[in-house]
Amino acid sequence: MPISVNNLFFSYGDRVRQIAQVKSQQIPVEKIRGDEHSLLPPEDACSIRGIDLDFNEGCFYSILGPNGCGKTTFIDLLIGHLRPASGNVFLQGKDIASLSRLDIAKQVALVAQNDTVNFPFTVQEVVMMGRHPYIKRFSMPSSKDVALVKDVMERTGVDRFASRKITELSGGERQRALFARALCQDTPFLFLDEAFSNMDIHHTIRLLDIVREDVLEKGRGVISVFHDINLAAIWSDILVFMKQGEIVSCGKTKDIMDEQLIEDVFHVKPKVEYNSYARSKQASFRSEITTMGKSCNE
Ligand SMILES: Nc1ncnc2c1ncn2[C@@H]1O[C@H](COP(=O)(O)OP(=O)(O)OP(=O)(O)O)[C@@H](O)[C@H]1O
Repeated sequence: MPISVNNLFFSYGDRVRQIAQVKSQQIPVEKIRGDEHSLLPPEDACSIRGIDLDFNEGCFYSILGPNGCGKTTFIDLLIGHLRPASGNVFLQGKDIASLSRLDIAKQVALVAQNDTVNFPFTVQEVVMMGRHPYIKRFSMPSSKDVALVKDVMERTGVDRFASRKITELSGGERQRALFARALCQDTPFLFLDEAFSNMDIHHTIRLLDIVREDVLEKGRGVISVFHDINLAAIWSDILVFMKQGEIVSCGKTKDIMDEQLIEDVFHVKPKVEYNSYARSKQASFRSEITTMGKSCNE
């Protein structure tokens, strides 16, 4: 069953306005906004505007778009962290607003960009937390939980630092441990919000391949926010381009990725070509800063 999004609207302006009005006993918004230290985002701050989309299991979706266009907000709405102003998100046929956090945790796992664990748990303990939705209170993990954690730690390579404290790892190592925790949740859908931002290219490719394998073998649906268009093009089935809170294009890389679209969305001038090594279309960029018409590499 897909995640279905119907006519979704959300605005941080509305959200903060509601809170501010309650706190300040209905003081008109204009007065609140008049203060230069206002809590309100500017009038043109991005909102999610009328998104309709289905995310299916067994498919890898990449969400691309400029800073502040609403990618993380969209993900937060999809996983129930934020409530839409109007419209609905249906998770496996049920309105996400009607589901408990535990129900949602059995359906979706998230690796977020700046996730942290502040308590000095060991990496193994953190990865085991992925099994919490399935372990009854005051019970021990089952042999299935232990086997799954072991398997995921080996696949992701975090078994090498299983007994180290999460607070003492580098940014990339910590991100890999949190990735392993999300995989252990073993959910039909996995959300990645710039989950590779701290990782070197070796570990990025290794984890993308693991995710891709799970899409093909377990039928998992993956929805990933990327800034790297080329990585997204190689590993995803469907690219979703966003701009100012709206979806401007959605489809297979080979069908939709072209120079005009990237220029419209990001205001850069790429060259887009099929790359036989990458087995995908890829975008190349260049610096316009030259000396006597030559770049620093010529
Ligand atoms: N907690 C918040 N309160 C008020 N406004 C917010 C909040 N979080 C985000 N925004 C605003 O909402 C808009 C969308 O933010 P969001 O984080 O969804 O963008 P994004 O596309 O994920 O950006 P990036 O690529 O920079 O991570 C931005 O204008 C941002 O300033």
